[in-house]
Amino acid sequence: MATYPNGLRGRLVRPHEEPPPGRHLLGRIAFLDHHRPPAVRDGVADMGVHLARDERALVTEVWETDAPPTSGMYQDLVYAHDGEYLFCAGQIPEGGSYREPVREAYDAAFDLISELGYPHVIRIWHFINDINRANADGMEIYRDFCLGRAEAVDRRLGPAGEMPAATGIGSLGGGISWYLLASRSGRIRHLENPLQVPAPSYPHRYGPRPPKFARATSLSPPGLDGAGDVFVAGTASILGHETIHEGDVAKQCDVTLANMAKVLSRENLLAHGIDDGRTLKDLRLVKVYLRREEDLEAVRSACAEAFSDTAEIVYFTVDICRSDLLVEIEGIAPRAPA
Ligand SMILES: O=C(O)c1cccc(O)c1
Ligand SMILES: CC(=O)C(=O)O
Repeated sequence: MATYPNGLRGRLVRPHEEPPPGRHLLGRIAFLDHHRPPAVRDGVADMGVHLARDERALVTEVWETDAPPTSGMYQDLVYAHDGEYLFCAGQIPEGGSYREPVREAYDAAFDLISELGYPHVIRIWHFINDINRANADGMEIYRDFCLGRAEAVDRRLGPAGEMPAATGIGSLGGGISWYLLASRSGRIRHLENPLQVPAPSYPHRYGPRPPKFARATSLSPPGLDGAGDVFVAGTASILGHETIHEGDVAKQCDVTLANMAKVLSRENLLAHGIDDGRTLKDLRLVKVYLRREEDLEAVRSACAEAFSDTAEIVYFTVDICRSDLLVEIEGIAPRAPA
Protein backbone atom coordinates (compact mmCIF):
# COMPACT_ATOMS: atom_id res chain seq x y z
CA MET A 1 0.00 0.00 0.00
CA ALA A 2 1.32 3.39 -0.91
CA THR A 3 1.93 5.46 2.15
CA TYR A 4 2.23 9.19 2.10
CA PRO A 5 5.15 10.45 4.10
CA ASN A 6 3.49 12.49 6.76
CA GLY A 7 6.28 12.55 9.24
CA LEU A 8 6.87 16.30 9.37
CA ARG A 9 6.60 17.46 12.94
CA GLY A 10 7.87 20.45 14.85
CA ARG A 11 8.86 20.22 18.50
CA LEU A 12 10.33 22.52 21.10
CA VAL A 13 13.30 20.87 22.77
CA ARG A 14 16.23 21.64 25.00
CA PRO A 15 19.37 22.55 23.08
CA HIS A 16 21.26 19.41 21.88
CA GLU A 17 18.32 17.05 22.41
CA GLU A 18 18.47 14.21 19.87
CA PRO A 19 15.48 13.10 17.75
CA PRO A 20 13.73 9.87 18.80
CA PRO A 21 14.98 6.64 17.20
CA GLY A 22 14.12 6.39 13.51
CA ARG A 23 13.49 10.11 13.18
CA HIS A 24 15.73 12.66 11.51
CA LEU A 25 16.41 16.34 11.99
CA LEU A 26 15.37 18.32 8.93
CA GLY A 27 16.04 21.71 10.47
CA ARG A 28 16.87 23.36 13.76
CA ILE A 29 16.12 26.90 14.93
CA ALA A 30 17.70 27.83 18.23
CA PHE A 31 16.15 30.81 20.02
CA LEU A 32 19.17 32.33 21.70
CA ASP A 33 20.48 35.40 23.48
CA HIS A 34 22.57 36.17 20.35
CA HIS A 35 22.19 35.31 16.66
CA ARG A 36 23.92 32.44 14.91
CA PRO A 37 24.28 32.46 11.11
CA PRO A 38 22.59 29.81 8.97
CA ALA A 39 24.94 26.84 8.45
CA VAL A 40 25.09 23.07 8.42
CA ARG A 41 26.20 22.18 11.97
CA ASP A 42 26.86 18.56 12.91
CA GLY A 43 25.11 17.63 9.69
CA VAL A 44 21.96 19.63 10.55
CA ALA A 45 20.59 22.73 8.79
CA ASP A 46 20.73 25.18 11.68
CA MET A 47 20.20 28.83 12.52
CA GLY A 48 20.11 30.82 15.75
CA VAL A 49 17.62 33.65 16.22
CA HIS A 50 18.23 36.34 18.83
CA LEU A 51 14.93 36.17 20.67
CA ALA A 52 15.85 35.42 24.27
CA ARG A 53 16.77 38.08 26.80
CA ASP A 54 18.69 35.71 29.02
CA GLU A 55 19.76 32.11 29.22
CA ARG A 56 16.63 30.99 31.03
CA ALA A 57 14.61 31.65 27.92
CA LEU A 58 16.66 29.47 25.60
CA VAL A 59 14.63 26.97 23.61
CA THR A 60 15.17 25.15 20.32
CA GLU A 61 12.60 24.38 17.64
CA VAL A 62 13.29 21.25 15.60
CA TRP A 63 11.59 19.94 12.49
CA GLU A 64 11.77 16.16 12.31
CA THR A 65 10.89 13.77 9.50
CA ASP A 66 10.97 10.04 8.71
CA ALA A 67 13.61 10.08 5.98
CA PRO A 68 17.27 11.08 6.32
CA PRO A 69 17.74 14.54 4.83
CA THR A 70 20.41 15.99 2.56
CA SER A 71 21.64 19.39 3.68
CA GLY A 72 23.67 22.17 2.12
CA MET A 73 24.06 25.87 1.44
CA TYR A 74 22.52 27.72 -1.48
CA GLN A 75 23.79 31.30 -1.72
CA ASP A 76 23.30 32.55 1.86
CA LEU A 77 20.59 30.03 2.71
CA VAL A 78 21.03 26.80 4.61
CA TYR A 79 18.65 24.03 3.57
CA ALA A 80 17.81 20.38 4.08
CA HIS A 81 15.37 18.15 2.22
CA ASP A 82 14.22 14.56 2.57
CA GLY A 83 12.34 13.88 -0.67
CA GLU A 84 9.03 15.21 0.65
CA TYR A 85 9.87 18.23 2.80
CA LEU A 86 12.25 21.15 2.48
CA PHE A 87 13.48 23.37 5.30
CA CYS A 88 15.39 26.53 4.43
CA ALA A 89 16.73 29.35 6.62
CA GLY A 90 18.57 32.60 6.05
CA GLN A 91 19.72 35.82 7.67
CA ILE A 92 19.82 39.27 6.15
CA PRO A 93 22.47 41.39 7.88
CA GLU A 94 21.44 44.59 9.61
CA GLY A 95 21.36 47.49 7.18
CA GLY A 96 19.88 50.88 6.30
CA SER A 97 17.28 49.44 3.92
CA TYR A 98 15.84 45.94 3.65
CA ARG A 99 13.80 46.24 0.45
CA GLU A 100 16.55 45.04 -1.88
CA PRO A 101 18.10 42.35 0.33
CA VAL A 102 14.67 40.95 1.22
CA ARG A 103 13.82 40.77 -2.50
CA GLU A 104 17.11 38.98 -3.14
CA ALA A 105 16.64 36.56 -0.24
CA TYR A 106 13.13 35.67 -1.41
CA ASP A 107 14.46 35.27 -4.97
CA ALA A 108 17.10 32.84 -3.75
CA ALA A 109 14.50 30.85 -1.80
CA PHE A 110 12.13 30.71 -4.80
CA ASP A 111 15.06 29.46 -6.94
CA LEU A 112 15.97 26.80 -4.39
CA ILE A 113 12.36 25.64 -4.08
CA SER A 114 12.03 25.23 -7.81
CA GLU A 115 15.45 23.64 -8.36
CA LEU A 116 14.93 21.05 -5.65
CA GLY A 117 11.27 20.53 -6.52
CA TYR A 118 9.32 21.53 -3.38
CA PRO A 119 6.73 23.88 -4.90
CA HIS A 120 4.25 24.02 -2.02
CA VAL A 121 5.35 26.49 0.62
CA ILE A 122 3.67 25.58 3.90
CA ARG A 123 4.82 28.19 6.41
CA ILE A 124 7.29 31.10 6.71
CA TRP A 125 8.69 32.85 9.79
CA HIS A 126 10.50 36.21 9.81
CA PHE A 127 12.24 37.71 12.86
CA ILE A 128 12.99 41.36 12.21
CA ASN A 129 15.26 43.38 14.46
CA ASP A 130 14.01 46.92 15.20
CA ILE A 131 10.77 46.08 13.37
CA ASN A 132 9.06 49.35 14.44
CA ARG A 133 12.08 51.62 13.97
CA ALA A 134 12.70 53.80 10.92
CA ASN A 135 15.22 52.66 8.30
CA ALA A 136 17.82 55.01 6.76
CA ASP A 137 15.10 56.57 4.56
CA GLY A 138 12.65 57.11 7.41
CA MET A 139 10.39 54.19 6.51
CA GLU A 140 9.38 51.80 9.29
CA ILE A 141 11.47 48.64 8.96
CA TYR A 142 8.42 46.34 8.85
CA ARG A 143 7.04 48.36 5.91
CA ASP A 144 10.45 48.32 4.23
CA PHE A 145 10.50 44.51 4.65
CA CYS A 146 6.95 44.17 3.27
CA LEU A 147 7.94 46.20 0.21
CA GLY A 148 10.82 43.89 -0.72
CA ARG A 149 8.74 40.77 -0.07
CA ALA A 150 5.80 42.03 -2.15
CA GLU A 151 8.10 42.83 -5.07
CA ALA A 152 9.69 39.37 -4.98
CA VAL A 153 6.31 37.65 -4.69
CA ASP A 154 4.83 39.74 -7.54
CA ARG A 155 7.72 38.85 -9.78
CA ARG A 156 7.47 35.10 -9.13
CA LEU A 157 3.79 34.51 -8.60
CA GLY A 158 2.12 37.60 -10.06
CA PRO A 159 0.09 40.13 -8.07
CA ALA A 160 -2.57 37.52 -7.15
CA GLY A 161 0.03 34.95 -6.08
CA GLU A 162 -0.92 33.19 -2.87
CA MET A 163 1.45 33.04 0.05
CA PRO A 164 1.22 30.73 3.06
CA ALA A 165 0.72 31.41 6.75
CA ALA A 166 3.58 33.49 8.11
CA THR A 167 4.93 35.28 11.13
CA GLY A 168 6.61 38.69 10.93
CA ILE A 169 7.76 39.69 14.39
CA GLY A 170 10.51 41.58 16.18
CA SER A 171 13.83 40.16 17.33
CA LEU A 172 16.63 41.41 19.54
CA GLY A 173 19.41 41.48 16.95
CA GLY A 174 20.85 40.06 13.78
CA GLY A 175 18.99 41.94 11.04
CA ILE A 176 16.29 39.64 9.64
CA SER A 177 16.34 35.91 10.40
CA TRP A 178 13.84 33.84 8.44
CA TYR A 179 12.97 30.26 7.65
CA LEU A 180 10.39 28.28 5.75
CA LEU A 181 8.96 24.80 5.22
CA ALA A 182 7.82 23.48 1.84
CA SER A 183 6.52 20.19 0.51
CA ARG A 184 6.74 18.25 -2.72
CA SER A 185 3.42 16.44 -3.04
CA GLY A 186 1.29 17.41 -0.05
CA ARG A 187 -1.88 19.35 -0.68
CA ILE A 188 -1.66 22.96 0.46
CA ARG A 189 -4.67 25.15 1.11
CA HIS A 190 -4.45 28.71 2.35
CA LEU A 191 -7.15 29.96 4.69
CA GLU A 192 -8.49 33.42 5.46
CA ASN A 193 -10.45 34.72 8.45
CA PRO A 194 -13.88 36.27 7.78
CA LEU A 195 -13.30 38.63 10.74
CA GLN A 196 -10.14 40.07 9.17
CA VAL A 197 -9.35 41.74 5.87
CA PRO A 198 -6.85 39.47 4.08
CA ALA A 199 -3.42 40.93 4.81
CA PRO A 200 -2.56 41.27 1.08
CA SER A 201 -5.60 43.59 0.78
CA TYR A 202 -4.70 45.91 3.68
CA PRO A 203 -5.10 49.59 2.74
CA HIS A 204 -2.09 51.82 2.04
CA ARG A 205 -2.13 53.42 5.46
CA TYR A 206 -0.20 50.38 6.75
CA GLY A 207 2.59 50.79 4.21
CA PRO A 208 3.28 51.10 0.49
CA ARG A 209 2.92 47.35 -0.09
CA PRO A 210 0.81 45.03 2.04
CA PRO A 211 2.05 42.02 3.99
CA LYS A 212 1.74 38.92 1.83
CA PHE A 213 0.59 36.01 3.97
CA ALA A 214 -2.47 33.84 4.64
CA ARG A 215 -4.17 33.52 8.06
CA ALA A 216 -3.49 29.77 8.07
CA THR A 217 -2.23 27.04 5.76
CA SER A 218 -3.43 23.44 5.75
CA LEU A 219 -1.11 20.66 4.64
CA SER A 220 -2.69 17.30 3.90
CA PRO A 221 -1.79 14.10 2.14
CA PRO A 222 -3.05 13.91 -1.46
CA GLY A 223 -6.62 12.65 -1.50
CA LEU A 224 -7.42 13.63 2.08
CA ASP A 225 -10.50 15.85 2.19
CA GLY A 226 -9.95 16.93 5.78
CA ALA A 227 -7.76 19.76 6.87
CA GLY A 228 -4.48 17.98 7.54
CA ASP A 229 -2.04 19.90 9.71
CA VAL A 230 -3.20 23.50 10.04
CA PHE A 231 -0.46 26.08 10.53
CA VAL A 232 -1.97 29.24 12.02
CA ALA A 233 -0.12 32.47 11.18
CA GLY A 234 0.97 35.03 13.71
CA THR A 235 -2.40 36.41 14.85
CA ALA A 236 -3.17 39.61 16.71
CA SER A 237 -5.94 41.89 17.91
CA ILE A 238 -7.04 43.03 14.48
CA LEU A 239 -10.63 43.14 13.25
CA GLY A 240 -11.19 44.16 9.65
CA HIS A 241 -7.81 45.77 9.17
CA GLU A 242 -7.80 47.79 12.40
CA THR A 243 -6.06 47.20 15.69
CA ILE A 244 -8.63 46.74 18.45
CA HIS A 245 -8.17 47.56 22.18
CA GLU A 246 -5.06 49.70 22.05
CA GLY A 247 -3.24 49.57 25.39
CA ASP A 248 -5.37 46.74 26.87
CA VAL A 249 -3.45 43.48 26.79
CA ALA A 250 -6.22 41.30 28.26
CA LYS A 251 -8.69 42.41 25.63
CA GLN A 252 -6.07 42.10 22.88
CA CYS A 253 -5.53 38.50 24.00
CA ASP A 254 -9.25 37.79 23.80
CA VAL A 255 -9.54 39.15 20.26
CA THR A 256 -6.38 37.32 19.18
CA LEU A 257 -7.66 34.00 20.56
CA ALA A 258 -11.09 34.58 19.00
CA ASN A 259 -9.41 35.22 15.64
CA MET A 260 -7.45 31.98 15.91
CA ALA A 261 -10.58 30.04 16.92
CA LYS A 262 -12.47 31.52 13.97
CA VAL A 263 -9.80 30.53 11.44
CA LEU A 264 -9.81 26.94 12.74
CA SER A 265 -13.58 26.63 13.11
CA ARG A 266 -15.63 24.11 11.21
CA GLU A 267 -17.63 26.96 9.69
CA ASN A 268 -14.48 28.55 8.30
CA LEU A 269 -12.93 25.32 7.07
CA LEU A 270 -16.20 24.42 5.34
CA ALA A 271 -16.23 27.86 3.71
CA HIS A 272 -12.82 26.94 2.26
CA GLY A 273 -14.18 23.60 0.98
CA ILE A 274 -12.67 21.56 3.80
CA ASP A 275 -14.89 19.15 5.72
CA ASP A 276 -13.20 19.47 9.10
CA GLY A 277 -12.98 21.69 12.14
CA ARG A 278 -10.53 22.43 14.94
CA THR A 279 -10.45 24.38 18.16
CA LEU A 280 -7.83 26.22 20.19
CA LYS A 281 -7.44 23.05 22.28
CA ASP A 282 -5.99 21.30 19.21
CA LEU A 283 -3.10 23.77 18.88
CA ARG A 284 0.47 22.65 19.54
CA LEU A 285 3.83 24.39 19.25
CA VAL A 286 2.29 27.68 20.33
CA LYS A 287 4.53 30.72 20.22
CA VAL A 288 3.35 33.80 22.06
CA TYR A 289 5.01 37.14 21.46
CA LEU A 290 4.43 40.01 23.85
CA ARG A 291 5.68 43.53 23.62
CA ARG A 292 5.93 44.28 27.36
CA GLU A 293 7.50 41.97 29.90
CA GLU A 294 5.05 43.18 32.52
CA ASP A 295 2.13 41.67 30.56
CA LEU A 296 3.51 38.14 30.89
CA GLU A 297 1.27 36.96 33.72
CA ALA A 298 -1.91 38.28 32.10
CA VAL A 299 -1.00 36.71 28.75
CA ARG A 300 0.07 33.46 30.35
CA SER A 301 -3.19 33.04 32.22
CA ALA A 302 -5.27 33.75 29.09
CA CYS A 303 -3.22 31.20 27.15
CA ALA A 304 -3.34 28.59 29.91
CA GLU A 305 -7.13 28.76 29.82
CA ALA A 306 -7.43 28.78 26.04
CA PHE A 307 -4.95 26.07 25.06
CA SER A 308 -4.60 22.42 26.03
CA ASP A 309 -2.63 21.49 29.16
CA THR A 310 -0.41 19.35 26.95
CA ALA A 311 0.35 22.07 24.36
CA GLU A 312 3.91 23.33 24.23
CA ILE A 313 3.76 27.11 24.71
CA VAL A 314 6.70 29.50 24.65
CA TYR A 315 6.72 33.22 25.38
CA PHE A 316 9.05 35.81 23.85
CA THR A 317 9.21 39.48 24.70
CA VAL A 318 9.74 41.27 21.39
CA ASP A 319 8.26 44.08 19.34
CA ILE A 320 5.27 43.35 17.13
CA CYS A 321 4.70 44.51 13.55
CA ARG A 322 2.29 47.31 14.51
CA SER A 323 3.35 49.55 17.35
CA ASP A 324 -0.16 49.42 18.87
CA LEU A 325 -0.16 45.62 19.14
CA LEU A 326 0.80 44.14 22.52
CA VAL A 327 0.48 40.44 21.75
CA GLU A 328 0.68 38.04 18.83
CA ILE A 329 0.14 34.26 18.87
CA GLU A 330 0.75 31.41 16.40
CA GLY A 331 0.33 27.63 16.56
CA ILE A 332 -0.19 24.38 14.68
CA ALA A 333 -3.28 22.14 14.83
CA PRO A 334 -2.05 18.75 13.63
CA ARG A 335 -4.37 16.25 12.00
CA ALA A 336 -5.33 13.21 14.03
CA PRO A 337 -2.99 10.27 13.41
CA ALA A 338 -4.36 7.88 10.76
O1 LIG B 1 4.26 40.11 7.62
C1 LIG B 1 4.05 38.97 8.02
O2 LIG B 1 4.47 37.97 7.37
C2 LIG B 1 3.27 38.75 9.24
C3 LIG B 1 2.53 37.63 9.39
C4 LIG B 1 1.79 37.40 10.54
C5 LIG B 1 1.83 38.31 11.55
C6 LIG B 1 2.61 39.41 11.42
O3 LIG B 1 2.70 40.27 12.44
C7 LIG B 1 3.31 39.66 10.25
C1 LIG C 1 -0.70 40.33 13.21
C2 LIG C 1 -0.65 41.20 12.10
O1 LIG C 1 0.16 41.97 12.00
C3 LIG C 1 -1.66 41.11 11.08
O2 LIG C 1 -2.54 40.26 11.22
O3 LIG C 1 -1.58 41.89 10.15
